[in-house]
Amino acid sequence: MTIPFYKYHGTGNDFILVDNITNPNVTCPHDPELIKSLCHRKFGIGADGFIFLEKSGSYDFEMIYYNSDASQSLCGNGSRCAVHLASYLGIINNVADFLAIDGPHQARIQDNLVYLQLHDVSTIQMMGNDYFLNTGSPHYVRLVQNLVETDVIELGKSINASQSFQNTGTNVNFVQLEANNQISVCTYERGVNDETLSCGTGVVAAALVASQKGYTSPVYVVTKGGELQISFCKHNTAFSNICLVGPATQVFQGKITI
Ligand SMILES: N[C@H](CCC[C@H](N)C(=O)O)C(=O)O
Repeated sequence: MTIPFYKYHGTGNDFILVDNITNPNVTCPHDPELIKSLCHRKFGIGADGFIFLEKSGSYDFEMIYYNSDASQSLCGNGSRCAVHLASYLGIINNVADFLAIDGPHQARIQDNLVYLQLHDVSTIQMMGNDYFLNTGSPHYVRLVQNLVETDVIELGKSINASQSFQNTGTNVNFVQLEANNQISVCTYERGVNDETLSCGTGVVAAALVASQKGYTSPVYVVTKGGELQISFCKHNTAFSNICLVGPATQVFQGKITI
C-alpha cells in the first residue's frame, strides 16, 4: 500500500503526518515499528514525532501523536501542525474542534499563525529550586542564568531518568528570563530522548513558571526553532485560557510504501 505523508515543522519541532480521514482506501496503521523506522533520522524520513489524523464522531478530527520512540503524549507543536494540515485537506476551514490524548481542544488559523487552546493548569509543584507542571504533557522547568552554557542533553537526560520520574519520565525545560516579558527556552524531550528545537507544551510550562517571577500574559518565547507566544489567565498558581500561538509549516509531501 502507498500512503501519502506530509512533513511539517512547528518552530523546528518536526513531524510526519498522515491523513486517515479523506481517503477510505488508504489507512496508515498505528504500527510502533513503522513509526520508529520512519522517524529515524538516517534510515527513515526523520522526525521528532508521528501524527495521525483520524475520524472522530463528535469532533472535526482526532489527532493521535507518537514520539519518535512510539510513546504517546500530547504535542502542542504537533497539534498546531495537525490543525494546519486539516485546513489544507479541507477537513476544516480555519477553526477546529479536535480531540487529542488529553481531551478536546479548540484551535484557529489566523494570519498564518495557529492559535491552540490548551487545558487549564491547576498547580505548579516545587521540586527543590525547580518546577514541575503538566500542560498536557509533563514538564520539569529549571531557571538558568546562562542558557548557552547549559548542557541541555546531559542534564535533561539525567533528570528524565531520575528516581522522581523513573516510571513516567518527563520533558525537561531550561529557561533564561530576558527583558520585555520575553524568555528563552531549550527543551530535552521525553520520548524523543534528545533536545528538540522547540517544544510547544514545554514553552507553555516555561511561560507559566515565568509568570511566578512577574512575567505577564502574553509571554514571548524564543527557541532555537523560532518564536512562540503564550497567553493565559493567572489565578495564583492556577491558569486558564492558555493559548499557544505560532507558525506551522508544511515542508514537503511524499509517499510511504508498506
Ligand atoms: N515529548 C513529549 C510530547 C511532545 C511534546 C512537544 N513536542 C510539544 O510540542 O508539546 C512527551 O512525551 O510528553
